[in-house]
Amino acid sequence: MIRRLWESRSGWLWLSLASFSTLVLLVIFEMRLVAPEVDRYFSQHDNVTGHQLATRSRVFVHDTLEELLKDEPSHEAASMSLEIAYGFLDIEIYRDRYACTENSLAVLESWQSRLMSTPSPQVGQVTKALLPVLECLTDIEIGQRVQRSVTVNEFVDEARNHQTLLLIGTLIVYLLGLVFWWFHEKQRRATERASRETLEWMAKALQDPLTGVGNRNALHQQIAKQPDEMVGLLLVDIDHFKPYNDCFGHPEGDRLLRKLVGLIELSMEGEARLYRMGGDEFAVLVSCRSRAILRKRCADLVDAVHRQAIEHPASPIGAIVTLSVGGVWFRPADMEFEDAYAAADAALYRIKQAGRDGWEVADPPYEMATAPVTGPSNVDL
Ligand SMILES: Nc1nc2c(ncn2[C@@H]2O[C@H](COP(=O)(O)OP(=O)(O)OP(=O)(O)O)[C@@H](O)[C@H]2O)c(=O)[nH]1
Repeated sequence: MIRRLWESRSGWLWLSLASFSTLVLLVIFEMRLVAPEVDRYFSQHDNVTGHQLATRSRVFVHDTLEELLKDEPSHEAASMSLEIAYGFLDIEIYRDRYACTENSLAVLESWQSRLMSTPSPQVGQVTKALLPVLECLTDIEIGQRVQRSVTVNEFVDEARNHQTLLLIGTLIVYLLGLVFWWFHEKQRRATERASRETLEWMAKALQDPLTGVGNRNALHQQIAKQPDEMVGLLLVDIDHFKPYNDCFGHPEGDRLLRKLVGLIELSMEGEARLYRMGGDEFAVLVSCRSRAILRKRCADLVDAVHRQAIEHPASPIGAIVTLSVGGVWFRPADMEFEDAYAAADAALYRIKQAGRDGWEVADPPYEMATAPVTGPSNVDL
């Protein structure tokens, strides 16, 4: 499972997002459901099972006694107070929890009617009858207060436990989210590194390490990318490079190869791509609208190297480094690359045979590299 997650590109990301979403849901759950429940719980307890109803009932029993103690008491008002006191005491919870409730209700009921029917009842008699009711109401008040604090304590404990669990749960989910995110980040970086390395490796596989230009494979790839474009392909070879190496040494030969790359790029005004085909031979690929333009590019290149006058005392054709260039102008979609290459190579061959230090762009029908040498080294533009 872990292995499958590691291999999947976005598995850890989804797990991380799921964790953070769970956190949001927890918060919403707490705010929307648990908090209103708490409010409702306390308000219910205050209104119904609290001590206020017993207190009110006791106030009305007191009112009855006060009324009866007046010089001219109203039996009707006293009876009504008892009726109201009865109403406040007649609560199911009181009946269930306090044994004195039933008796007290019976006393209130009986005196309510006796006050209306008896012309002048003895106040002492009424007081004596109502005293146990008052005691009962006081017991209920105290009992309900105690009950309420017990309930509140229980609730506080419950709430604290709930909060602790919630806190632990939240922390766990949060940490899990972070861990998943960390895995995702690690995986993303590993993937990025692997892709970068692959790209670097691929670039290296297409590059000549000495000069930094592309190699033969890179040339093939580039040709395949522009099948419909008219291009010029030039094969450039240093004349008598072997004696140059022999004269100055291999490292100096390397320097000349690198220098030549810079010179070719400059001469092509940055519009050409360079490839090293091996040894002292380079291929130049340049977009070209006509054969005449390609010819001019060849002439410019050979001249540019002349102008540099790079010392080559061992060259049998002069004291400076010179180039031989063979070219072909073609559209990759119309001509096989191998044929175009062979035509350019044949042109180069002809230049070499004609004494080097020159250029030729092949004209169709193309002759291949093995063809006999024809014409002068520098043809007209
Ligand atoms: N310095 C250096 N020399 C190289 C490198 N690769 C090949 N060479 C040398 O390049 C020389 C190429 O010589 P040849 O192909 O015989 O041609 P050339 O002497 O240039 O004669 P022509 O091309 O006929 O004018 C050989 O002596 C190789 O050793 C390289 O990477 N660095």
